[in-house]
Amino acid sequence: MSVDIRNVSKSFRSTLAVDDASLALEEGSFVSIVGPSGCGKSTLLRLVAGLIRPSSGTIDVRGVPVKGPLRNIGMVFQSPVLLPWRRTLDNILFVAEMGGLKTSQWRERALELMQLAGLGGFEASYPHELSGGMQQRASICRAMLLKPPLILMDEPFGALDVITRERMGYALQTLWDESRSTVLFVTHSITEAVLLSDTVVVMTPRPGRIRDIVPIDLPRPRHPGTLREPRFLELSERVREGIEAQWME
Ligand SMILES: Nc1ncnc2c1ncn2[C@@H]1O[C@H](COP(=O)(O)OP(=O)(O)OP(=O)(O)O)[C@@H](O)[C@H]1O
Repeated sequence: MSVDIRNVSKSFRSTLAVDDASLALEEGSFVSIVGPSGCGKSTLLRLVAGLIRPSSGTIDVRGVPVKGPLRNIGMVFQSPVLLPWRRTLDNILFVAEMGGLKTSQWRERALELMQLAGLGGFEASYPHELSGGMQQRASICRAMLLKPPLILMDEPFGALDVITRERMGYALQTLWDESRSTVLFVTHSITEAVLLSDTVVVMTPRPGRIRDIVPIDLPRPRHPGTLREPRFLELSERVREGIEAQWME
């Protein structure tokens, strides 16, 4: 789903959270937003989801202005928010149930996604029997189950350790490759952003402005060796420069 953010600002009383942001997401692309805490990343995501309205500017999704909460999108948050009393497979199928769909028709896809996410064999486990990383993979499977054309992810790996995070990145890449949904992904990690994305957007601290938009031309699929490629290091450096330049202003 293409997304077109044009001159969007958002104020909360006296706080200007997002200032004149413009950004276009091509259909099927993976776009990350990086920036310091409080720079308005989550606000931008909520604006795109239609959960809040911009103070000025416009957001179009597939050419249609966003006027209220978008249906048919996937969302993944920092904590997995799984229902503790439901088994993992049933947690993933929950979105089909909520959408009034027959879960039996989505079961095979749910099992396939679990397999791709490395969760094969855990279909009948309850969330508390899974590690944090596994729970988050389950919540990503849930967000992808109905093949939503747009998925918004707000620091989905923020609560995980660095090693698990990196592995999660590859799992996400595999899942995304299967669905090719448009993804808007918020992260604090430059490495994660460059590794996963087609485009990295660098935001400034409050008021949140878009400082740099960096196209990532690394071949896919990306793998652990990608992190050692000179081009990866060059691109990470460019993103880092965008962030560090703000400290000197
Ligand atoms: N509902 C709200 N009411 C008032 N102020 C808000 C509200 N939501 C966000 N803000 C303010 O807007 C600014 C941006 O917040 P936002 O959560 O978008 O930042 P962020 O970049 O996602 O931060 P973090 O990385 O810490 O999650 C902050 O100063 C925050 O206090």
